[in-house]
Order: sequence, then structure tokens, then C-alpha cells
Amino acid sequence: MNATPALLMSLKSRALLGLLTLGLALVLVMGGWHVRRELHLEAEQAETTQQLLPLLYAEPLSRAVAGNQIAAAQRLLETLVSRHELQSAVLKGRDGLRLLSGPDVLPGPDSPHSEFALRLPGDGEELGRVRVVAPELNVWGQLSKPAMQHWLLQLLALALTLGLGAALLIDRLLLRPLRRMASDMERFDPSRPPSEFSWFDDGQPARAPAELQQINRAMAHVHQSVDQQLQRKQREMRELSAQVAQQARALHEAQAALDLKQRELAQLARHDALTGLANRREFDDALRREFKRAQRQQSRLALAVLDLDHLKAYNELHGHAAGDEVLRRFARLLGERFKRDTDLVARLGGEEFGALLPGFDIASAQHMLESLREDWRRLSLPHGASPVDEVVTVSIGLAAYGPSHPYLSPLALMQAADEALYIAKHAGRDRLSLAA
Ligand SMILES: Nc1nc2c(ncn2[C@@H]2O[C@H](COP(=O)(O)OP(=O)(O)OP(=O)(O)O)[C@@H](O)[C@H]2O)c(=O)[nH]1
Repeated sequence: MNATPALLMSLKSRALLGLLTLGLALVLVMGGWHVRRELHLEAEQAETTQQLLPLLYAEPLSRAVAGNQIAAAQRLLETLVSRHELQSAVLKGRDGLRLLSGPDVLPGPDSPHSEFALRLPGDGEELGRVRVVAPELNVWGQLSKPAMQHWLLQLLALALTLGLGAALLIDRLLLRPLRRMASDMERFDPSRPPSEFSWFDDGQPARAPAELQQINRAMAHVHQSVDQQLQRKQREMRELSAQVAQQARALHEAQAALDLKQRELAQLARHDALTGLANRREFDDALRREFKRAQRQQSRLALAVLDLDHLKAYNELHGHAAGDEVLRRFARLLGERFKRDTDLVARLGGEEFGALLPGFDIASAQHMLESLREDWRRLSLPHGASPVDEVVTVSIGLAAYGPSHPYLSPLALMQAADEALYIAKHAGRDRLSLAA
């Protein structure tokens, strides 16, 4: 927004300017009135003088002209002009005589002038005429007078002094408290409570003029309501923050529950619920991965399929829950035996398990698995319905990828292990068969 220069002036400058303008106006009005009065007085005086002149000078001048005393007449004219402060006087005699005192000018419109006749007392004959011209009576004539100039200068000095004095007084009585209030307003801090804030830095608002006290009360009122609004907003902010924090906590808890569910789902997706071992999908993925690695690195990979013997009959005799417990027990044994990070044991489905053993050739895998089969037997879980043995036994089919058995695919390796298991089953169970 553009501000005109007048608006940018301080109140002090404006007061000073206003008072000086007022003083000058006063000087003009009073000066004009004084000049007018002087002009009036001078006009009256000039008229009186013009009336007196014939009485004072007509006779001596008539005698001088009648006696042809030209020099005396001239002197009289000079005296007349100088004594009565005239501009000029012209004497015109009957016989062409012309005497002049002062400049030979015609009277102007503002110059009082008159004429009187020269004649001897008791003689009716006119000897000549005298025309007197007074100085012009106008404003500039008055102003050019030193006395008038002196008076005007005094008046101007008085007006200036009074104007400055009034400006100082206004500054002290009005503007200074206003400035103090303005600086108080600059210090205004709405975050401080109204009780701790004074609008007057000397802390004595009672000493301020009534109008400023009124402004003070108004500002205090504004401060009070700003403070109340601030308090309300702060309360709302706190409530909002608490709500946000609560929402954030709830969100965090929901996120944690979701993560847990996702982990559980992932676990369920890749693990068998009954035994906790990896499931078929996990086993197949691992088989594909390890098979590729073995191919790439020309290393060995053993794969065993383990199947509990006659679980159907066991279930029928002992119940499904007991069958579950057998499955869990066998899974535990598998987990205990194959603990390397690279080993993977899984439940492939039903009573069938798989063991994937990277790095094992067929002989060392066979050794490990025979030992496992023996240990399973030694657990001596009574079967009661198996034609094979009195305890629960396991049959194992084993195949291994290696330089001497370069199977073409993971599926081929798996099929070889399955076929070995089939052979083990048909050979009487409770044994390990090697893939051909
Ligand atoms: N308790 C229990 N039994 C299961 C589970 N999964 C499969 N079975 C049982 O395992 C049995 C498998 O039967 P079969 O395929 O005939 O095999 P088997 O009776 O073990 O006989 P062979 O494998 O030939 O020695 C079925 O009776 C299934 O009900 C399970 O999770 N829990």
C-alpha cells in the first residue's frame, strides 16, 4: 500500500507544521489588518494636510509670486513638500511661471492630491495654482516602510516562538505519552498473561491522561480476550495432540498385530501346522534352489523320503490323536538329526517326510539315515497292529545328485527317491533303499 509523504510524517512533525502554518496565517491576518488600518489613518492624515495646505501656504506663495520672488516661492514649495511628506508640488503662474518640487509626476489613482489657487488677500485675481501630490497610499508602500517591516518581523518572531512553544507543549503533554504507549504496544507479547503485562513502562497507568487510560483499558481488554483465545486454542491443541497420540498408539498396535498375523500367515504358508516342520511347498522351493546350486557348483545333494509304516493301522488301533503324536515325535527326531543351516526337513503330506541334505553324497547320507532309522526303532513306540514289528518303524528312499548320478531335474531326483521308498516298502518296510 502506498503512503503519501504527509502520512509518513510523525505526529510531532505534523503538530509542528500545523502550528507554524497557523502562526504564519496569524501573521498574515494581523499584518493585513494593521496595514489596512495604517492606510486608513494615512488617508485621513493626507486629507487633513491637503485641507491645511491652502491655509498655510496660499498667502506666502501668492506674495512671493506677486513680488516676482521666484527663489522664495521655490523655497516655500520645497518646505511644503518636505515638511508635509508630499511626493511633489507644482506651481503654475498666470504668466507661464512653473515651479516644481519633487518629481514631475501626474498623481496616480492611489495618490491623494489637491489644488489650491494663489491670490492676494482682498484681490479677486488669481495669480496661479498649486497642485500638491501626496505619496501613493497602497499596501506595497506600507510594506516598504521600515517601521512596518520592523513591526511585521516582531509579529513573525512572536508567532514562531508561540508556535514552537505550543508544539513543545503538545509534544510533552500528548505525544510523549502516545509514544510511550506505542513502544508498550511494540513490547506486547500475547503469550504473556495479562496479569504480568503493563501497558505503561513506569507501571503507573493512573498517572496517564484519561484518554490514554481509556486506550490502556481497551488494550488490556483486547489482551485479555486474546489470552483467553490463546488458552482455548492451546487446550484444543493439547486435546488434539492427545487424540493424535492415542490414534498413533492404536495404529501402532494394529500395525504390530497385522505384522504378527502376517508372520503367522507366512509361517502357515510355508510350514506344517501339526509338526512345525517346513511344508511341501517350502520343500519343493528348496529342492529347486539346491538342485540348481549343486548343478552350478558341481556339488552333491542327497534327498530322502521317509514314510512311517502302517500308520493307518496305528490310527485305527490307538486313535487319530495318538497318530498325530507319533507324527510329531518323528518330526522332532528329524529336526534333532539334521541341524545344519543348509539341511531342510519337511512334512511332505500325511505320514510322509522329506530330508534335503546339500553336500551329502549317497554313502554319508545313507549312514546318517540308517542311524536315524535305528534311533527311531530304539524309541520303541509300541505299534500293536503292524505286521512288521512291535514298534513303529519307518521306511526310507534315498537318492543323491552327484558326478556319478547327474539327475536332469529336481523332479527326476524326487522321483528317484520316491521309487527307492516304494522299493523299501515292498521289500518289507523298516529299511532304507537306494535309488537305482
Ligand atoms: N493321525 C494322523 N494320521 C494321518 C495323518 N495324515 C495321514 N494320516 C494317516 O496315515 C495313513 C496312511 O495310510 P496309508 O497310505 O495306507 O499308509 P500306511 O497305513 O502308513 O501304510 P504304509 O505307508 O504302506 O506302510 C492314513 O490312514 C491317514 O489317515 C495325520 O495328520 N494324522
